[in-house]
Amino acid sequence: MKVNPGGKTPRHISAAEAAALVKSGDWLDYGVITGQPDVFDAALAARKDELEGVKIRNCLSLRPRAVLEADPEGKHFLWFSWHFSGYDRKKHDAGISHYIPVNLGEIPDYYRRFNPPVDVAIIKARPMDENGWFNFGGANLWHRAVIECARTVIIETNPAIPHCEGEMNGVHASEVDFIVEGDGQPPTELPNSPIGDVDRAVGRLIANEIEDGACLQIGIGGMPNAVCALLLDSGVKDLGIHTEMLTDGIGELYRAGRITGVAKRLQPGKIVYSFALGTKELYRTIDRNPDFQCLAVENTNMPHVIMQNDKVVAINNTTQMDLQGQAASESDGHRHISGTGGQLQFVRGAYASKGGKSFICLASTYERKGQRRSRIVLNLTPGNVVTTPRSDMMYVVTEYGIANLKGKSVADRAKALIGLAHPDFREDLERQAREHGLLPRHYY
Ligand SMILES: CC(=O)SCCNC(=O)CCNC(=O)[C@H](O)C(C)(C)COP(=O)(O)OP(=O)(O)OC[C@H]1O[C@@H](n2cnc3c(N)ncnc32)[C@H](O)[C@@H]1OP(=O)(O)O
Ligand SMILES: CCCC(=O)O
Repeated sequence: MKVNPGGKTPRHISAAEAAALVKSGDWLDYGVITGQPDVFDAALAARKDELEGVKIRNCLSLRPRAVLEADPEGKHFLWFSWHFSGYDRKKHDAGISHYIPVNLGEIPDYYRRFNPPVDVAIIKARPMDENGWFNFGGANLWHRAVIECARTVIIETNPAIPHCEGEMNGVHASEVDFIVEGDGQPPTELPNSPIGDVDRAVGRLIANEIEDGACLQIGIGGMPNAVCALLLDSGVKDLGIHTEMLTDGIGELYRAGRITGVAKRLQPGKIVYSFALGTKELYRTIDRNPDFQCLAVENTNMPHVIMQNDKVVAINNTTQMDLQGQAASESDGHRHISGTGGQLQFVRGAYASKGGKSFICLASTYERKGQRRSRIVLNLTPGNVVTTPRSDMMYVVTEYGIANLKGKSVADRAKALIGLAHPDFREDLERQAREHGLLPRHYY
């Protein structure tokens, strides 16, 4: 790593002293995902009655956040998130968490280009090493860009997070103002939901499309991760990984020897990711393992970077798709669910890669109030946000099949998507498509 001297000499302070640096109206950036501070968060929550209008940027809360629990009406703290977890979603339902729409890979540029106020950045990292570096563990993301903008930088140390290799995956002491000792809790684990029949059917269809030497991106959610399990059963080999999120499924493929990265043009032989989120098995696998490179998110998610590998395969999940092929992956009407994340950037990067493919997968139905509904619909739920537009859509996969929408007319798309819907809904969808002129009277 290059040292970027900031001329600072960090001082050890208590969490209460760190929280006392915050003033009403300040903008704070919390470290994100496994970089989220805990003892600082608790100390700041304890000061709530002295503070007003403290704005905190965060992403994918993995544990309850003390500032939100202490302030259920949002009178003291405003919470802004780049991507919602289930916890953030509940706080949004309660009116105290706000989503910032973004393509995740653009976040470092956002800080560097617009230089937003960052009064205090507080990031969890490993204790300082003998060369003065605090390693970010498995969460590089946009931490360095935040530090470049921050007036005050605080590191909350935690020796329990894995030491992860990767260019600039850390901060040097000369850039840090204060060090707070953390609570030593192990990084939060994300349990894997059991793989159901629908996941298996979708996974099998996608796995059939993956050739030896393909370079994979696995998106967030149960279904993309299930594809890894199916790949374990297939004979595919010499896979490469260039992804945003490192999942347990990728860890298993690595341990089974299916990933060699020999065909990659960018960082051949290396598994490239921006954050790791899974079980302790995954955290053990990446700890001090040079095969894994944790990079800033612009180096994983920007389409012009993604396309530099050949045969990129991007696998992402959606919640609803209309008959034009627009995917709404992040909301349920006006209710925000998750975020754009890296979905659109990986769809575009994969298409631009030589021999690349993108897959948007979905179960054909879901349950709501005891009723089974189709995820493939004539019109998106009013208020629903389009994550991947129809012009970008390539392969769509449900448990009923797979269709490549590239080059297809509106009528051909509608026809193909009706074929991927659950049989119980196909007749109705076809009637609606005809009524609204998506399917013409002749030829179809
Ligand atoms: C990480 C990378 O490498 S970058 C690219 C990946 N990122 C993306 O694709 C971003 C968009 N995608 C996503 O956020 C996720 O894949 C999702 C939300 C589509 C699926 O994630 P999962 O964790 O498998 O979703 P899950 O089934 O738990 O549902 C999440 C929520 O959405 C709701 N939901 C799911 N499907 C629907 C639907 N069709 N209609 C309405 N709500 C729905 C669920 O009820 C749940 O909300 P709740 O917790 O309040 O009950
Ligand atoms: C934290 C972001 C996950 C995603 O890209 O969807």
